Amino acid sequence: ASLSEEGMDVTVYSKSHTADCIEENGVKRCGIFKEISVPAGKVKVIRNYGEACQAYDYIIISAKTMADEEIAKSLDNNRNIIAPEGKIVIFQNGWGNDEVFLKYFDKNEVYNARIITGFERVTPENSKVTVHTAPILLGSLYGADNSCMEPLAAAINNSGIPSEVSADIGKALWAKMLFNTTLNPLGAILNSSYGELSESESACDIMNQLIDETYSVLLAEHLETFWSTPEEYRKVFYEKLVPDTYKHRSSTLQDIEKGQKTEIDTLNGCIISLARRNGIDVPGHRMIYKLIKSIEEKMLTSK
Ligand SMILES: NC(=O)C1=CN([C@@H]2O[C@H](COP(=O)(O)OP(=O)(O)OC[C@H]3O[C@@H](n4cnc5c(N)ncnc54)[C@H](OP(=O)(O)O)[C@@H]3O)[C@@H](O)[C@H]2O)C=CC1
Ligand SMILES: CC(C)(CO)C(=O)C(=O)O
Repeated sequence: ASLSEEGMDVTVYSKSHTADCIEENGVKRCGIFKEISVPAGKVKVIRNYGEACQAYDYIIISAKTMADEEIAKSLDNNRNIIAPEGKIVIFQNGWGNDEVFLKYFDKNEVYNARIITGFERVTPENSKVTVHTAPILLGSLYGADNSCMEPLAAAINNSGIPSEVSADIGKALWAKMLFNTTLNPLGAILNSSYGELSESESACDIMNQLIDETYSVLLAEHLETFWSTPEEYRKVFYEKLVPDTYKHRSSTLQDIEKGQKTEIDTLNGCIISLARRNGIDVPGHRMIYKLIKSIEEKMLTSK
């Protein structure tokens, strides 16, 4: 809705009922920031990649991370839908999502977005913006020219959601990893909003341990975020990030409530893999990961 409102020619790929809803009703954005309603027909819909009759400047990846392998393969098989200078832009939580796309595409073709704005789909074609704490950032993890991201950031920004290009997208993605891996699974396990977690002393002990462990992995991997110590991060976390998103129930909790698999593998699962390859232990992340996996197993076997 945001991009179409700003004059971009937008096509949505969907294999499900979402396609019918968008064709019939157009797309809408409601919630905080301005409300946008794009009439039926303005946003095109395709149900398979072969139906696309143009080449796109941006291919926005906004499915859950579990779909990435299938999407990357399909894009590779349908390269004609990507313009010669076109870019794949990953709008997902997690770290390492680009690796799946880099099996098929060059480093200068794959960009990342960091989003700390919350969206809920009220109906398949209507998204509600629920929380926001920092601009959507766009950039290359590999030092590729970021100027191609300017029109995309400008369109999102002009649609009312702050957005900018960032030369520090790696640091920004790790800031988001710290946020999601600390709050999301614990919120799902305890059925609590971010704010409720911060009010429990015991939950804070667990979150503080997770933050410490993530920092030990960052150090071992020579990766950086915006705060150089766990203490510095905790200050921003408890004083700014959690208050700004106080009532939010994590996407991990929402996935479990919907009876669907979570993105735990590209969140805490990724931290565990990075820790393992550096020979360090992250017992808090391991425990949290296993608890989410147990919940998923129970949920999927009782279906
Ligand atoms: N929601 C949020 O607040 C935020 C989400 N994110 C990240 O954005 C990503 C998407 O999350 P969210 O929008 O909540 O998820 P939703 O489940 O609402 O939407 C995911 C979309 O992916 C589509 N999809 C599923 N499988 C495929 C596939 N194989 N190929 C193409 N499209 C597919 C679905 O299409 P269909 O409708 O046809 O089933 C659906 O529209 C996640 O990585 C999440 O972490 C990041 C920050 C905030
Ligand atoms: C808080 C939010 C919506 C921020 O983007 C998020 O990342 C999540 O729930 O997983």
